[in-house]
Order: sequence, then C-alpha cells, then structure tokens
Amino acid sequence: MAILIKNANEVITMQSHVEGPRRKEQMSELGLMKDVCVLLDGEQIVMIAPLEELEATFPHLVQSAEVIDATGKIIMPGLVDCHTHLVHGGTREHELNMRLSGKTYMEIMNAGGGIHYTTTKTREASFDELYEKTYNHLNDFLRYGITTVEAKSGYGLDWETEKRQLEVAKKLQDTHAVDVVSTFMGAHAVPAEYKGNEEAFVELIINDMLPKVAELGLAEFNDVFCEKGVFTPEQSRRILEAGKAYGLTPKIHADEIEPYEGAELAAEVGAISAEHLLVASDEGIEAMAKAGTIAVLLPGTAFFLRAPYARGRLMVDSGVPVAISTDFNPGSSPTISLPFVQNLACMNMGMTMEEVLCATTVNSAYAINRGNEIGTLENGKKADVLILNVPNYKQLQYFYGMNHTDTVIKAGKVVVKGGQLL
Ligand SMILES: N=CN[C@@H](CCC(=O)O)C(=O)O
Ligand SMILES: [Zn+2]
Repeated sequence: MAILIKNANEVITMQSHVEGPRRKEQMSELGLMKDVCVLLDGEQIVMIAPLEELEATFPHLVQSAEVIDATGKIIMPGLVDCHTHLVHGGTREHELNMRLSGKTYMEIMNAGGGIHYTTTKTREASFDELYEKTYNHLNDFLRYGITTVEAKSGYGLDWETEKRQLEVAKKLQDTHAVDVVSTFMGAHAVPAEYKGNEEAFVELIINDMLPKVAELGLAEFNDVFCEKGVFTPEQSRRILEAGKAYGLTPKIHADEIEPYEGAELAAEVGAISAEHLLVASDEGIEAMAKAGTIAVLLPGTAFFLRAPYARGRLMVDSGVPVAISTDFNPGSSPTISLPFVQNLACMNMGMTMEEVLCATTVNSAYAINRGNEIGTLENGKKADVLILNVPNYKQLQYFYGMNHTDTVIKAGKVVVKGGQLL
C-alpha cells in the first residue's frame, strides 16, 4: 500500500551531496524542504516533491495512496540508535544510591556489582524471558521514533549465554518492527571465574567464541571494553584483529573512564567507530579524524554517571564524523530516549541543533554500516519515516525532555500513530 504524507511544515530529508559519514559543516546540512509531499510504496521511499509533480510522475500511485495529513508537523528520517546493550537480564536501580553517595562505577563493578551483576541475571534468564523483556524495550524505542537499533552481547561472558543474547537479537530482527543489528561483545568484562587468569579469557574469546559467532552468522561487529582494569589496549588489539580475520568489523569502547589511548587504537585497527571517548586525548581525536573513525558519543552515560562529557564540539570541528546514541544498558544509561540524549548533546557537548540530527540519523547509520539504506529521506531508501508533533525542527531541542513522536512509519508500514503503538 502506498502512503502519501501531505502538508508538513518542514521535511528534514538529511539529503546532501556528500557520500559517507558527514564531517564538520556537512553535519549541518538538513536538506530541509518545504511545500513538498512524501510518497512511499512498499518498503521504500518513492519521491519527495510538490504534489503536482508527484501526481504527474506517479498518477496511479498517488491516487491509490493512503493519505496522512501532517499539518503543523515536521517529517524526518527514523532515528538510528547505533550503540545499545539491548538484550540483558534484570535492572540495577539499587546501584543508584551507591553512586549518588560517592561510590564510583568501577568500584561497584570491581566489588562484583555492575556488569557482573547483570551477567548473573542474564545467565539466569531463559531465552523466552530475555526475548519478552527485550521486545518490550523495542516497543519503547519505537514510540520514541527509533527505527533501527544496534545490540551488543556481553552479559553472558560464557559461550552459552553470549549465544543466547545474540539469538534473541536475531529473533527480534525477524519478529519486531525495529531493525536490530548485532555486535558481539564477549570482551565486555572478565567474568569472575577467570579472575587472575585474564589471558585465558582473552584466548577463549579469540579461539573459541569469535569463530563460533562468525560460523553461525550471529553478528556483524566485534566490540571490546578497552579500559583500565578491564581489557588492556594490547588485549583489545588482539581481540579486534582476530575478529577482523573472521569478517567482524571492529568497534571499541574507548577512553570512557580513564584515558587509555583507545581512540588511537580505534584509528590504528581501522575500527568503524570508537564509542564513549569522554576522556579521549587530543592525539586520539586527531588520529580518528585522519582515519575517518566515527565517534559514537553517549552523553546519556556522562549524565547518568555524572562524568565529564565527551568533547563533541572539538571532535566535530576537528573533522571527526560524530554520531550520538543512548548506550541503553541497565547500569550506566538506562534510557531509550534518544531525543533526550540529543538535548544533552546540545546542552553539554556544544553541538548544534542541526548537528545532533545528523548524529542520530546519517552518521549513526554509517556507524553500523547502514548508511546506504537508512538515515536520510531520499528516493529508493527504506521508508523509515517520522512525523513529529512540532512546527519546526528547532523545537525538538527547545521543548526538551519530551517525546514529540506522533507517527512512525517503519519500512513503509505505520506502526505508531498519535504517539501510540498500533
Ligand atoms: N562501559 C561499558 N559498558 C556499558 C555499561 C555496561 C553496564 O554498566 O552494564 C557502557 O557502554 O556504558
Ligand atoms: Zn556501551
């Protein structure tokens, strides 16, 4: 069934002449159009043009299309959340008062809480329990206008549970409207049973888990938490290089809590992205700009951990392609609100209202190797389209902390209407 969206105040297409992830002033190009309609058919965008032009070019399609009236609203591409720890057991609200009274994230983790607590809960959860819990999270994502989500494993830290997490993500990709793109993150923490024997765990990932992930086709990316007390840059390099040999593209949790030359490492191994980067060095930022590594910034995590924000302004000005994501996970960022995370990026990282839209559509699509399919509204791309209940895009950041999503069209199908899931 074709869909024709009419009367929108603004259509933010995100179109540009630029191929690939956007940098510097390219990040401000919104491809804003007025007095145009958006025509969709099947799973694709057919054309964005004034009504008369659409009628002349596709008369039958326009005549038979379901019409959606977007008077007073704006249209933009579905949001892409390119960094989440989507599939996990349990919650960690009990850690919040600990952190508010001064305990650090790493202290809690080193005492057996944090990632270790969630690992226990995830190991205990059945496939069906994880599936149902995650299905509900994806419903929330959809209501907030997120149409594609990256999902990392990493709360199993043994093969059986890592595999279960990845299989849950795979089933969700087949059954839920939101697209789910998988990343293997066996190197998220060293599990308790390998304490004091960390090298053996690194070897297990390299020689046992990575080949199985590749053989079963369970992930496209391979991620490592390169952090003091977790995985060293040298261990991270080995894990990422081993993943490359199995066709898994490197990603890296870099320079989150202490500077550890993670940004430099990301550039060196040809990672598609480096994530967090709260304390990335000047040299690391320079290396990423040179290598074209996408910086996936997660201001929700800085907010929730009350940590210094990544230097997003400097990264954009230095020519690093910047993406922004929720980092949805039960410990450091339990939110699905990418719109609120956009607000944080404006207020605390000095990014502009235009840049944060690019960082959560085009550049985040490229961070998960989907830049040719999603992230912009243009002929032939996937019909992932939002209608937002604001008269201009600037109100998205001005009326902050709110969900402005009115309608979500996913692959050409209306899945949210009037803010409600259908
Ligand atoms: N820093 C490592 N991993 C996650 C947090 C995981 C957790 O605390 O459960 C992150 O990206 O913030
Ligand atoms: Zn993360």
